[in-house]
Amino acid sequence: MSISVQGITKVFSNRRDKKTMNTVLQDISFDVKEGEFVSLLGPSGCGKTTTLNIIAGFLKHEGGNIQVNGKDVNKPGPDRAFVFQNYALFPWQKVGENIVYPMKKQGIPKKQRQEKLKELLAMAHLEEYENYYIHEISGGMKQRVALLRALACNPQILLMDEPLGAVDFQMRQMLQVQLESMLLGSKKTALMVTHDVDEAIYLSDRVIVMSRDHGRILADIKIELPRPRDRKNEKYHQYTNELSDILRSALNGEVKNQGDEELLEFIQKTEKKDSKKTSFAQGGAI
Ligand SMILES: Nc1ncnc2c1ncn2[C@@H]1O[C@H](COP(=O)(O)OP(=O)(O)OP(=O)(O)O)[C@@H](O)[C@H]1O
Repeated sequence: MSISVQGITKVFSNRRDKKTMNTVLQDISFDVKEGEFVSLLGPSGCGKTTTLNIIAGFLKHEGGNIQVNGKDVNKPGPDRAFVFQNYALFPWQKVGENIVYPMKKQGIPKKQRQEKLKELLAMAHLEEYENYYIHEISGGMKQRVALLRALACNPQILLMDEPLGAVDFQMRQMLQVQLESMLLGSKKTALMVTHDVDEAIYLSDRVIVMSRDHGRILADIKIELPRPRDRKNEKYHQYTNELSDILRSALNGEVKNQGDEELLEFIQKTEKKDSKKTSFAQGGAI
């Protein structure tokens, strides 16, 4: 299923002063083709989550249109599943119960639910944890359970808001590999918000960079690298530099929160790597 975002505008009343209106998104358009994996990147407050929430149907927008497979959508539907950053799992339920919950709500018969559950647990290597409570499993496992729950009803579209944001670096890279194989194997259409530039390059077919100027799209970059991706590939490095440059200008020295700090850290690391390369090429010491 494809997603088409056509000229959407979103105005919020200011959280402190309700009479002041903020136009967060103005006339934003982009498409995600069927089976494509697209990431939304950009500085804090540029409207990434708002865009995702509008596509999910959680938020109403003022102008423009959202279409899924050519049909207007303006409310949540089983075609679009959402993965929240903080997992949004039920702590009073076990892993298996969390995963089957949306299937139960859709009235899928028990036998079918159990079959699907087994299949999903196997896919994420979580078979042994079916009867564990959420507080008994690690952050990386919670993240996988949240993803499995989103996949349980076989949605055609997966909307993910920093799905790997709460896990450490090593676990994150492992989950990126799993996420890639889970999604690409099933040919789902995916749209993900992230602050992790490397994650965006690693997972995406396209990376869209938004700006603080009413969400204006600064860049829409096609990542043309074979899968699974090799971080040592010279072209991978070129995408890293390209995105680093775009994000530096998008941030424009304004670091507002943790997400911006992540972007800044990435930009600085990229700059350091490049200066090492240059000094090496010039015969300088590293
Ligand atoms: N319900 C709301 N009411 C008022 N303002 C809101 C609301 N939701 C979001 N905003 C404002 O809209 C702007 C965009 O928020 P959004 O969360 O979409 O940004 P973001 O790019 O996802 O940021 P971050 O990277 O920090 O998560 C921000 O200025 C935010 O304060």
